[in-house]
Amino acid sequence: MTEAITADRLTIRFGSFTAVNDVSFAVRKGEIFGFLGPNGSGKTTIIKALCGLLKPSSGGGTILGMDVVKDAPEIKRRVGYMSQKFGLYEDLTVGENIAFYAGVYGISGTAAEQRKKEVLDLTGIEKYLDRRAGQLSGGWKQRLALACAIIHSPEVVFLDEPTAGIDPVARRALWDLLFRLSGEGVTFFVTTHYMDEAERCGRVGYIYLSKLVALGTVHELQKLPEANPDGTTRVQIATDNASALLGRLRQMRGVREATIFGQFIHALVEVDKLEELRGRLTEAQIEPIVPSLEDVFVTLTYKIQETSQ
Ligand SMILES: Nc1ncnc2c1ncn2[C@@H]1O[C@H](COP(=O)(O)OP(=O)(O)OP(=O)(O)O)[C@@H](O)[C@H]1O
Repeated sequence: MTEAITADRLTIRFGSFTAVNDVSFAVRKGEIFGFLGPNGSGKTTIIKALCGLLKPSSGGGTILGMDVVKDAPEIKRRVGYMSQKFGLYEDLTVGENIAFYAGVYGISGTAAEQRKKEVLDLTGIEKYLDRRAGQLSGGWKQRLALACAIIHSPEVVFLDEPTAGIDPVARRALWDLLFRLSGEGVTFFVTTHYMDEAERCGRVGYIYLSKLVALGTVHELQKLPEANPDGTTRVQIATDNASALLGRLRQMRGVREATIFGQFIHALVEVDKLEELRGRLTEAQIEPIVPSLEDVFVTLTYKIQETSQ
């Protein structure tokens, strides 16, 4: 069995509201799978169902071959889950938090000491061992939360927006850690709103309005026909003042989307209007580009909104 996580037509309803609608996917062992989608699209609810914390209304899933409903108690023991709220005890020290989670997973004595040392080494948090969790910075709290989530050496780890609100250096440190663990065979399911993080993942799923609307490698998603509508081309526009040009550009015929990326504008333009655009923007350099992941998701979202109107 090479699949660590599967969802099979997973559907979760809260009363008459469908939070997760017929979602299917599979994550291979050792993969880092990125999961994206707007707020409220159903990401956390899927994680909870896969961790055995929430019973699906229909459909189901597996973790390491175990059924998420029938084997929920075993799954809870075997997976690591770092929720958005981290689940740390702010009044306890770093060492006490780790010891507490070791106890929760039934690890004691020399095994607990050994494992504690390993996660301290791995996360580099040993220097704060005696500091209360509540007094750590966001980046260190997040590393402590990860240490607690993996204290029982889980083969599958769910991380729900693990890097929200932390600085780029701390984010990179966390990703280095994930790559290291994935190299050792640990499977990660990571939700994020950061496109650069999604691009680090082996494969990415995009959920919108409770449905999985795209799934694949970044390269595959960039080539999706839905993200590259017939008769359009994606261009990068270099100009001295991108902000000033953006408003004008959005009014021009044949420009379907335009947004600023650093010093450039990315635009989705109708092919037969491209020459006209070049003629009107003589001061700008216009070059064809492949869509960024953000371009892909924005275009997909617009398309779904259009077709559901
Ligand atoms: N226990 C619950 N009862 C009722 N509705 C719920 C419950 N849990 C979640 N929801 C709703 O289900 C939807 C999906 O929520 P979920 O937390 O899974 O979204 P998300 O994609 O993780 O969002 P975010 O990016 O903001 O974390 C939301 O509309 C939420 O309000």
